[in-house]
Amino acid sequence: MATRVRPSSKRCAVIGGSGFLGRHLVEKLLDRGYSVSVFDIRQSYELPGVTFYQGDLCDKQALLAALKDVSLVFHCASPSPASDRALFERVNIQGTQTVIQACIESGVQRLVLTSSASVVFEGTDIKNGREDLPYAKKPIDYYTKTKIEQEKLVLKACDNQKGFLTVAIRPHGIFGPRDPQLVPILVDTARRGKMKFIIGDGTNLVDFTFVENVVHGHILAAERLRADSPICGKPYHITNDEPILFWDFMSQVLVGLGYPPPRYYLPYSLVYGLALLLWLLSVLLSPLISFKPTFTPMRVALAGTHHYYSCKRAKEDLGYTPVVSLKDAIARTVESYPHLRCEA
Ligand SMILES: NC(=O)C1=CN([C@@H]2O[C@H](COP(=O)(O)OP(=O)(O)OC[C@H]3O[C@@H](n4cnc5c(N)ncnc54)[C@H](O)[C@@H]3O)[C@@H](O)[C@H]2O)C=CC1
Ligand SMILES: CC(C)CCC[C@@H](C)[C@H]1CC[C@H]2C3=C(CC[C@]12C)[C@@]1(C)CCC(=O)C[C@@H]1CC3
Repeated sequence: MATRVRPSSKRCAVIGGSGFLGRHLVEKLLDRGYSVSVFDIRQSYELPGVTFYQGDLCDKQALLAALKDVSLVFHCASPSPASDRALFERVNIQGTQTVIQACIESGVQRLVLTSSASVVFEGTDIKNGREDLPYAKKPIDYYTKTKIEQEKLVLKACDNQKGFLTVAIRPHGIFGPRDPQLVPILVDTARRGKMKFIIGDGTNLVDFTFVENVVHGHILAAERLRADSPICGKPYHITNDEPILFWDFMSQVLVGLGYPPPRYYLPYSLVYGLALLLWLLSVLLSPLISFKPTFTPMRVALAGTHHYYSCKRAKEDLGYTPVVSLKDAIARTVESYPHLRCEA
């Protein structure tokens, strides 16, 4: 009788491993002695110890090839934030179903999903939010809508009897070296002279999470995910556990890179209304001209409300504490973008 070889517990795959978070995760896994397969629609680097599989996660056959002899899978792939509804639905919902099926068929035992704390955010204040907050009934965009469905699918698939265990990590506002979003968008906005204004009264607290802390949370979850462990099938907030005033964070990054901080206050409802109007215009005029407003309703909501989350559950169940403080994280991030410094 042929015996099935039990995959090594130090062999893992990172779906979305070419991305910002994915690559940091791959680097830390290698440090910890894992051998890593990266599955991604693009290959963005080469590293000793990493095998790349280029493919679309909606393609089960392509996934099966990458998951051979793998016991642990991290799923941190997602379309870029500017994608349309159809792509979010195809990749985050249908694609995640395919990932689950491929994991089960290949004998993968543990699946760690990168979800988002935004799955409970509806554009209004969240202070010290816990994981038992209900999913947003009115998510702020299609990205968030499909992240909710994705998280539900992964957590529901957790099956102790069948030996397929799942957990979801919900980070918030990830930043750090090589991030293609937060700092580059901020600098671009500053260079176009649009970072002069504080939206609202500037007192809203938000979580920004250094990428190495997010990686740490993922690895702790993976290593604690065992049969009958209390973490099976649950979501965990992972943040820096140091909520900061949104506009202080933006100012520290801007000043660190040599740009002036925003100084003039604008009422939140006025800016939100204008952002909605601009968004509506961009949709109505899209057959004639294409323009992407900087201040989207989603960004204005994120910039003008409180949204910070409790990591108590992660501390208790995963033994999580951030490994890099916000002060050091901001300094290291600023240093890592010499090309984005103000030239004047
Ligand atoms: N950046 C942030 O502030 C936050 C991100 N997240 C989540 O973290 C995860 C990683 O995000 P980032 O690293 O910032 O994004 P990223 O865009 O840098 O990385 C995503 C990766 O997924 C890959 N990908 C996209 N579609 C694919 C497909 N069909 N098949 C295979 N690969 C595909 C991309 O090529 C890319 O390499 C995502 O799930 C995102 O939703 C959650 C909270 C906050
Ligand atoms: C133009 C300025 C008002 C804002 C510039 C900074 C923003 C680009 C970022 C501030 C908060 C960030 C954030 C995300 C993306 C980048 C920001 C909007 C996410 C939407 C990324 C995906 C998630 O899962 C949630 C994040 C919340 C915070």
